[in-house]
Amino acid sequence: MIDVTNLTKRYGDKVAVDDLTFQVRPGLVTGFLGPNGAGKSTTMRMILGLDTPTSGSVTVGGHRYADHAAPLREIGALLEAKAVHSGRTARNHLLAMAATHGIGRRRVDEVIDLVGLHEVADQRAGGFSLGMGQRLGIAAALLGDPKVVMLDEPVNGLDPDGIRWIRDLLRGLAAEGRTVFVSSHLMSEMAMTAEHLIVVGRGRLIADVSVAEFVAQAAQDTVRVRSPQAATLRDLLVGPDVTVTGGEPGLLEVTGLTREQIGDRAAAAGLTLHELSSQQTSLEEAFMTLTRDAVEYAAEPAAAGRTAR
Ligand SMILES: Nc1ncnc2c1ncn2[C@@H]1O[C@H](COP(=O)(O)OP(=O)(O)OP(=O)(O)O)[C@@H](O)[C@H]1O
Repeated sequence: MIDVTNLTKRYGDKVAVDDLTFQVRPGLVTGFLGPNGAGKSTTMRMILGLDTPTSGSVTVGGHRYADHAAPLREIGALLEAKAVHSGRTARNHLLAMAATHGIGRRRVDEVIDLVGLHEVADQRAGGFSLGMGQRLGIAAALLGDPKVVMLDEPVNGLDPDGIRWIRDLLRGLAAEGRTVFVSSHLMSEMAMTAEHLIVVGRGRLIADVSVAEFVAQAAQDTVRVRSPQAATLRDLLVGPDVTVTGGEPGLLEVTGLTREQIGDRAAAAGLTLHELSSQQTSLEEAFMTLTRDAVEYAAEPAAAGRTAR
């Protein structure tokens, strides 16, 4: 269990993490989602005690990271794919880590098998591909057989096989009853891996929601309606469970009513329709809508002749 309470981190004037409160529970994969610069890495560093909160607190298994007698057994983390000492073999890298933390050789062999590195374990880690380096980082995170596993953007730069492998591994770790917390800026990836989501934007909590709930909301069909009498039609359609938005003149986006219901109401009122079509919102679109106001460097409109970043 990870407990984050009113966590805030400021760097000078910049508020990287803004009064965050959430829990990460054992037995499931929790995705930590947010656009670039949302504060995910900063939060993860504070969970590991690598950064000091400006205010608020965070505990892992009920204690601050620094207060654990054997922190590697409590939480294993991979914060960023960083180069391993290039002269060492993967096995020697893990053996050195294990020795520092009083972990036996057998566990080193176990984690090498677990991450599928047995064939290359005696090769220099400096020559590893991104995917192999990622596996080695995960092996190191799992060395202490930790109750909590935390990975920052583990699938970045991996091929589809590597992504599937990480997804299966994370699910397996959660099924063993561990707490699994994994960050990403890709909603579609998290929807396939996680069961719960913590969504942040500009350092603030935007949503603490199950993936099933998020997907159900996103799957709500929108009906696109074009009419020369859009304003009259809008008044006719709006109601307690119906939302009507309009992006451009003559266009309405309606949720909460079916195409048939809209067509029937328009016909009964003698209103002309030029389009009546169902639009399926993708998960990525739903995520972007949710975080739109929180994107740090939103794209300028194309007309202004600028592109995002
Ligand atoms: N050491 C630092 N000094 C100053 N500002 C920082 C520092 N670390 C992070 N920030 C700022 O805090 C904000 C949050 O950064 P953070 O890296 O935590 O976001 P993130 O969600 O992990 O984004 P990304 O996916 O791009 O890594 C950003 O605006 C970043 O520029």
